[in-house]
Amino acid sequence: MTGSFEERVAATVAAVRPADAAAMAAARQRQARLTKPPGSLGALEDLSVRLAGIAGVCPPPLPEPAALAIFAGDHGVHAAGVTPWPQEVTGQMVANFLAGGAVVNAFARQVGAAVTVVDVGVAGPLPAAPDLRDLRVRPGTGNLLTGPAMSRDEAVQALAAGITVAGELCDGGARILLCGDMGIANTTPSAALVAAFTGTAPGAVTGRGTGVDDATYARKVEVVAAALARHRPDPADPVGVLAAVGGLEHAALAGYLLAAAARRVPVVVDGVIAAAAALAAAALAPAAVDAMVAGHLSVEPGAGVALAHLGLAPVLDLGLRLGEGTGAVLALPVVAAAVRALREVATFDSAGVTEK
Ligand SMILES: Cc1cc2ncn([C@H]3O[C@H](COP(=O)(O)O)[C@@H](O)[C@H]3O)c2cc1C
Ligand SMILES: O=C(O)c1cccnc1
Repeated sequence: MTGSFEERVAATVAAVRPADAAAMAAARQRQARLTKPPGSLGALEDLSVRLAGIAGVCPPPLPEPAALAIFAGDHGVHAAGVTPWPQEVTGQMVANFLAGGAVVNAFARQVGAAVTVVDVGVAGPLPAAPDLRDLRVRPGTGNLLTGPAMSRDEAVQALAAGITVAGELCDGGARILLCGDMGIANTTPSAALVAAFTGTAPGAVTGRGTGVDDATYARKVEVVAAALARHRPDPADPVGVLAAVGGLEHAALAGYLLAAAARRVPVVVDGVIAAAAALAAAALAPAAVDAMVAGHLSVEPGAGVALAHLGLAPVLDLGLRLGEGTGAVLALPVVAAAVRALREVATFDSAGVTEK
């Protein structure tokens, strides 16, 4: 690893290129020649075209093997009473991920995705574990209600942590990356990020997270509104927005998304935390969106606002509101099937099937 964190982020941003138009045109043409009525694969056809654009070749490679990184961090805004769950659940769930006992572990086994857990900012001590990637920037953010969540340098360091992890997974052979998060209270900074990057009112992007009651929900909206009023985050300064109202896992996820795009590897976005990070990544490098696949539409309202802003259509809509990468992992077989259609289905000419 060479260069400062800042240089590594700048180099990654500079390496992001838009989707390849020729490969996309070839994929569209090929979809029209496959032995099926044109358009009959609906959204899978668009997905296959996008994947050809990311890879720069038609047909694109199979997205195998798949690797999920779960970025974990804690949040100073927990002190404002925005979630009923104690902060130590973040670290306890990290241990659960490492033991293979969380929902996302079960789903990852179903689809054959490897799971990596990354500590970018858990507040308490974690047991040393060979499978835990320790890239902790600081033990939790500051309370965004009373000051910045972190310094600009810390945001850049967290971005670089995400870049490092994406690079390691791709160098290890991953052909598709999946996003995951763990951080009690993190739907609050997610709402603040979505509001800041899209200019949407706090009430329209704040949700009930783990399932907060009416009083907590009202406080959450007030916290998001007060944070925006205090910091006045400028969407033209994405690092400043992340530092003021984001989280360490959000910044790391943004770096991870940028690095996937820079390497022309597709990356599946999960729920509202990853979608908020995707807004930051897109603000740093607009073409990074071309490498992103929206795995699902989270119940959390900020997720839909963020995906609409990015122009991404979610693959699944299952009423999920968990995070961890569960929605990204579940979307993987659909993404792979879209690629298989382009790679494996016969054309009218090759199969000798008569056209209408
Ligand atoms: C046991 C448990 C497992 C989780 N897995 C993901 N989350 C999700 O819920 C948290 C965000 O919701 P809020 O902002 O309301 O705290 C994050 O940790 C997110 O990953 C979980 C939450 C809990 C309690
Ligand atoms: O959208 C998500 O991923 C989400 C929603 C609620 C709680 N945690 C995560």
